[in-house]
Amino acid sequence: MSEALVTRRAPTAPVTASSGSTTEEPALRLRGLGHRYGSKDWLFRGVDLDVPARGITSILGPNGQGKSTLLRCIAGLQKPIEGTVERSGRIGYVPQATGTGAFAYTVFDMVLMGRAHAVSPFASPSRADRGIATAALERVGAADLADAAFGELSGGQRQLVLIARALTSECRLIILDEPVSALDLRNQAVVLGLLRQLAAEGTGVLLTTHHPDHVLHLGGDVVVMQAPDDVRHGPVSDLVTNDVLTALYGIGVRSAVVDDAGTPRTVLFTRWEETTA
Ligand SMILES: Nc1ncnc2c1ncn2[C@@H]1O[C@H](COP(=O)(O)OP(=O)(O)OP(=O)(O)O)[C@@H](O)[C@H]1O
Repeated sequence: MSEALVTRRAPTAPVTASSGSTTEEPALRLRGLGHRYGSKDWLFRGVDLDVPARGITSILGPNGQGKSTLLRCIAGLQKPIEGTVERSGRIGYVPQATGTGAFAYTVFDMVLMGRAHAVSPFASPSRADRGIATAALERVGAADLADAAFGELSGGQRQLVLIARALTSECRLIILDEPVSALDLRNQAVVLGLLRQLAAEGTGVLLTTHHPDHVLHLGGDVVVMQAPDDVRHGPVSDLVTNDVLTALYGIGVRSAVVDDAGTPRTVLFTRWEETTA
């Protein structure tokens, strides 16, 4: 196995994702990125990271480690205290579906907002814009919700609609904050399948998750946020290991290979009794 790459202020060349093309300009270039809220401790510091415009990059880290903050800095919604974020191409941001925003819209109108970049001020969305929005809703399996009030949806339904809105923007990189956290098992599979499909079609995917098994399934690269000055980046096969996960979450994590109808499949399980400080 190759050595995992470290994103901390690379002394020489910046880290480039291993699974993406190294010649194509990255969709995101973070340099020396650091953030803390007020006088609280740093959440992360000195992060150098290139995210490719193709492939999947997942971010793992315990609760409160700063994953959402990092995504908000990347999306331009939070100004970092230190460092820079260079974006190349449009970014679609899918927040966690837990907030209470301006929910007086229908689902279709929410999704249509993803076309804002393509619609001139004071103009109405075109028939083509509406078609793109309809296709995005169909793609996430939520076409039947088009006329519903967004504010009356369940958390999982909102999550699907917010993903459809990002797809409607036809972004180069889609960034998702815990995209399956409110979804049932089937819809988790729908969204994970969609993310793999998007990556295969050439859209970059960057997401946070609390599911290392999903990261194994998605493949590509992973960013492991262990500590403010220990943010590692490398191939999933190098970093999603029993030892790394056990240290990351402070609980024993083991893997086993099972026979899944003739295909070997690695499954992770937690040793509930094995917690560490
Ligand atoms: N606007 C804010 N002002 C002050 N502190 C904040 C703000 N937003 C987040 N924090 C704090 O920053 C820390 C990191 O939060 P963040 O949501 O980025 O972590 P996370 O890794 O995404 O957590 P989780 O996995 O629980 O969603 C937390 O302690 C949180 O309370």
